[in-house]
Order: sequence, then structure tokens, then C-alpha cells
Amino acid sequence: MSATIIDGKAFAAKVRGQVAEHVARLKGDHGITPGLAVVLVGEDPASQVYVRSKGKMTVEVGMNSYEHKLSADTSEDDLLSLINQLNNDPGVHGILVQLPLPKHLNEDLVINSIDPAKDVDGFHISNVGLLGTGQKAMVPCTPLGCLMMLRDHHGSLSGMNAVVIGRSNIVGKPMAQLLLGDSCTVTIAHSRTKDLPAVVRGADIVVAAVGRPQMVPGDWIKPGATVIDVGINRIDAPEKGEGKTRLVGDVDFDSAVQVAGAITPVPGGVGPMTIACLLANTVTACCRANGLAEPEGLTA
Ligand SMILES: NC(=O)C1=CN([C@@H]2O[C@H](COP(=O)(O)OP(=O)(O)OC[C@H]3O[C@@H](n4cnc5c(N)ncnc54)[C@H](OP(=O)(O)O)[C@@H]3O)[C@@H](O)[C@H]2O)C=CC1
Ligand SMILES: Nc1nc(=O)c2c([nH]1)NC[C@@H]1CN(c3ccc(C(=O)N[C@@H](CCC(=O)O)C(=O)O)cc3)C=[N+]21
Repeated sequence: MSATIIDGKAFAAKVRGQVAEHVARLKGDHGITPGLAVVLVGEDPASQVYVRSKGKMTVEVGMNSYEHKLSADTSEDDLLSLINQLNNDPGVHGILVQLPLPKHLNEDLVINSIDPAKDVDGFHISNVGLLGTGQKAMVPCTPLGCLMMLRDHHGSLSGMNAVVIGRSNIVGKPMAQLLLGDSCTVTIAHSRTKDLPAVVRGADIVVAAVGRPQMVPGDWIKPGATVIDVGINRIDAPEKGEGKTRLVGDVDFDSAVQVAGAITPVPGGVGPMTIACLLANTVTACCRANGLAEPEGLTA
């Protein structure tokens, strides 16, 4: 038996279509165009590619895209002053500061200087607190995208055993909060977890967000379980030619697909959903800022 492949790319296209409809309505009925500002500090090539594709999709759904590229040696004061300017700009409804930041910048300080209402990443302490207490928040894009795919596949997640591997503030912890919010029994595993294979074998839902290429093999997966692979790892691919690389997840897809009930591929799984949710969060932020009804089905 081979697992159902959850097509994140197709799902993301559907979500972007819904976002585009809302944007059209905001423009037509209210004369408002949502705007997303993305701030990139430094010249990391992978980040540049990612920021460019976000900008392109932002424009495709009809929103305004503002890209701010700062040099790697930008001072904290200069970055904070840009964020302050974006906080006060009525045409900017969402602000994303690409992470990680260069070492000399205090990430917590920078993120917490973003207006929580414009924090479309959901990383500000106010949004983290709102999510943790079950209140209306901006929800981090990657976990939100994972939740949407899980709800779509299962309907209700109530009572399911979920194991999240990874406890980062941007993926693991908010993912666990969302699963708990949907009444899963949630285990958060990390590098100190004892007997990780046994922990994973108990899971009806496995979310892998570790950053280790193909770490989770099929024989850790309970037959029929749903596997969400968040990992984005670039590895050498000599089979494609000398010096070539390819993207793989944190799950060993070839063995896991034999055992799982459903699985997300890499690429084409969680990644495209992350960007779609970023656009969805920007529309949500725009609606809230203007006291308008929020898009349905695009929030947690
Ligand atoms: N698809 C997408 O849109 C996105 C993908 N990603 C990808 O997701 C992955 C995780 O990202 P992120 O959360 O930022 O990563 P972090 O490096 O911040 O966190 C990794 C987590 O994995 C845990 N871990 C590391 N090694 C092991 C191990 N051997 N066994 C069990 N747990 C382990 C760490 O544990 P400990 O805390 O104990 O150190 C940590 O909690 C990366 O591949 C990243 O590229 C990230 C964001 C978005
Ligand atoms: N403030 C902030 N917010 C983020 O959400 C954030 C960030 N910083 N820093 C980096 C990580 C990583 N991330 C990805 C999003 C989409 C894909 C994606 O679309 N991936 C495609 C493949 C793209 C390719 O081919 O390279 C896929 O999986 O199919 C990947 C990675 C968001 N992140």
C-alpha cells in the first residue's frame, strides 16, 4: 500500500485563488489594496530566491509588494527605524522580516518591534500569547499551512495522537499549539527526546520540523499515519550531474510513503502552503485593520 500524496502545491494554488477573490472584493467594494512589506537583511542567495517568489505571488493575487533589501552590516537602529516606518505606513498591512538575521542583530528585539497587528509571521510575543491562550491571533504561516492540509485530509483531528518533532518558535511550538487547539493529544519531541522512534510510532499525525535531511525513516511510522514534512534541506545530487543539488525533507520519503496513510512531498508540500498562508494572513490583517469581515477558512 502506498500513501495518498497530499498535494501542497495544488492546495496552495487554491488558497491563493481565495486570497485573490478577497483582494478583488477589498479593492472593488472598499478601494483598499492590501500591502505586504518584506525585509531582507544580507545577501543569502537562498533567502533572496525565497523573497523574490513571495514578491511575485503577492503581486499575482493583486496585493502591493514592498521589498526592502538591507546590507548585511545594517545597524540595529537602522533596521528598527525601517520597521517603525512600516508600522506607521497605512498602505502596509503585513510586515515580514526574513529570518535568520545576521548575528549582530537581536532577533527577539527586532520581531517584537513589529506592530502585532501587522505581524503576518505571527512571531511577535503578543501573537504567541494570543495563540497560546486560544485568542484571535496572527498565526505563523508554516504551521497554519500544515493545519489546513491536515483538516482538509481528516476533517476533524479530535482525539488523534500527534507528534511534532522540533520545538522551534517558528514551527514546532506553534504547530503543537494549533494541534492542541484542534483537540489532538500532542507530544513535542526534540534533540533530547528518549527513544524518538518509539515516540513517533505512537503517532497518528507526525509533523517533522527538524532540519535534518531524511532523518525519519518509514519504519518509525505507524501504518496509516499522516506525515507532514516541513523540512527543506538541500543535498548533493550527483545522479543529476556533477555539482547538482536537490531538495529533500526531514522524512525519508521513499520508505515513509510505503507505510503512511498520507504524506506531503518536498518540494511541493508545506513550502508552497507557507507562502499561500503568508498572503492569507496579509488579507486577514488588512480586514482587521479596516474593521471588515475576515476571509473565512483562511484563518485558524
Ligand atoms: N516549508 C517551510 O515553509 C519551512 C521549512 N522550514 C524547515 O523546517 C526545518 C526546521 O526548521 P526550524 O524549526 O526553523 O529549525 P530549528 O533548527 O530552529 O529547530 C530544529 C528542531 O529540531 C530539533 N532536532 C534537531 N536534531 C534533532 C534530532 N536528532 N532528533 C530530534 N530533534 C532534533 C531541535 O531540537 P533542540 O531544540 O533540542 O535543539 C529543534 O527543536 C528546516 O529544515 C527548515 O528549513 C522552516 C520554516 C519554514
Ligand atoms: N520571517 C520568516 N518567515 C518565514 O516563513 C521564513 C523565514 N523567515 N525564513 C526562511 C523560512 C523558510 N521558508 C520557506 C517558505 C517556502 C518555501 C517553498 O516554497 N519551498 C518550495 C521549493 C522552493 C525551491 O525550489 O527552492 C517547496 O517546498 O516546494 C521554502 C521555505 C519560510 N521561512
